[in-house]
Amino acid sequence: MKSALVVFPGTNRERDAERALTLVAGAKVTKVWHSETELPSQTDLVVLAGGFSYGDYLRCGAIAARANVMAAVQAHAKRGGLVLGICNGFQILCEAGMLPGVLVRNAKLRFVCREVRLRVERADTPFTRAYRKGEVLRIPVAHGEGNYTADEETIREIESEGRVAFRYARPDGEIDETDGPNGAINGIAGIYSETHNVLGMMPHPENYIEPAIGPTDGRGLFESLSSAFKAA
Ligand SMILES: NC(=O)CC[C@H](N)C(=O)O
Repeated sequence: MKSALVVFPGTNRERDAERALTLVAGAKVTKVWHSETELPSQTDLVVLAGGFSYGDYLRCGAIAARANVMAAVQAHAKRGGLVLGICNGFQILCEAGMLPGVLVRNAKLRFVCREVRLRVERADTPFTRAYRKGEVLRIPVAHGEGNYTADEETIREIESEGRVAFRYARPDGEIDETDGPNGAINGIAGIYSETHNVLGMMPHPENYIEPAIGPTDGRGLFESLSSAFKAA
């Protein structure tokens, strides 16, 4: 699997993403600077890593969404190519209009850096096939603007189309809307595009992949990508 890892000024999780992609998914990773207008040929997966692109000015991801490289990322997604946006990457995908809705400031107006529980809403996508539906994962978050919201009709649409990827949950799997890290509507932690080839999520699966460091619940996402790619 060939993966393009897009880097903007202020991205800071690209090494973590690269490590997970190579170590767990066995991907060949090429870093792509934001000013590029093309992706490396035969890119299978585009990853937008976490961080503070353009210092989070205006709104997280708003400036990065207008970078040169984003036209190529959009074209890749339109062709059915896989795109994964983690944290700031999710914010960029929303700001670019590739995913609906927006990430606004955390309800308690504080940066939250801690482990959360995530419920896997479906296990039949290229990003989640190594998990079980309803499985509860331990994954860390680190963000100030992770409060997912959208107008009522959009929320109805993404809910009825099965486009919620993960929700903040309690250990027993109950949705954690009030005690969640950021106040996201319906506990939404990640969503898919209409055709499920684009995933944006606030938590960082790339940071929970190595037993020497801690929990490894993030591995499933990278294992899923590698197995989906082999099957294709
Ligand atoms: N870890 C990250 O990607 C940070 C995301 C974003 N800059 C925020 O604080 O909301």
